[in-house]
Amino acid sequence: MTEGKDAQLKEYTSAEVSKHTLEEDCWMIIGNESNGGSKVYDVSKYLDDHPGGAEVMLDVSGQNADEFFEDIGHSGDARKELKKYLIGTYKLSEEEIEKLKIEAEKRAQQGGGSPMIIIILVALIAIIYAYTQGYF
Ligand code: HEM
Repeated sequence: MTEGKDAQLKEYTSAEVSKHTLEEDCWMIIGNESNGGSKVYDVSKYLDDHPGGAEVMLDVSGQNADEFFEDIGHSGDARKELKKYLIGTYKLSEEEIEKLKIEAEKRAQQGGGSPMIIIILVALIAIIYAYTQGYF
């Protein structure tokens, strides 16, 4: 039962994950909504075995590496291997949640404004067209 297993996993914030950036102590965040959420992995023991090399892994150590991991198009075998290094789930801090909320609100406000501008522009063009065609 994955639910039970996840419930026992420790939760880490990005502040904690970012402390582990060494060859002998290398953590990263991988995962997203489509595959069960962001998880934390201690990949220190895998660096030398990684077919893509240790360097690329170290470059993203202590960070969220999900985009990089997905961009490569890692195989099912790679995903199976990944599971061996799972140490916890990733938890957004209060500040990060607040920041995301503010960004989402900003986007919503901007999104609400732009269609109005388009409507005004279309109306203006229609009036000018009507005028040049002698409707007024
Ligand atoms: C624990 C995490 C990871 C595991 C278990 C893993 C595993 C693998 C495996 C098994 C391959 C061989 C190809 C395949 O089967 O897909 C591979 C290739 C590769 N991986 Fe990873 N990988 C991990 C993380 C990463 C990250 C975070 C990056 C980039 C920042 C990365 C970059 C690459 C690259 C560039 C290749 C070489 C692709 C090629 O030459 O065709 N990997 N990885």
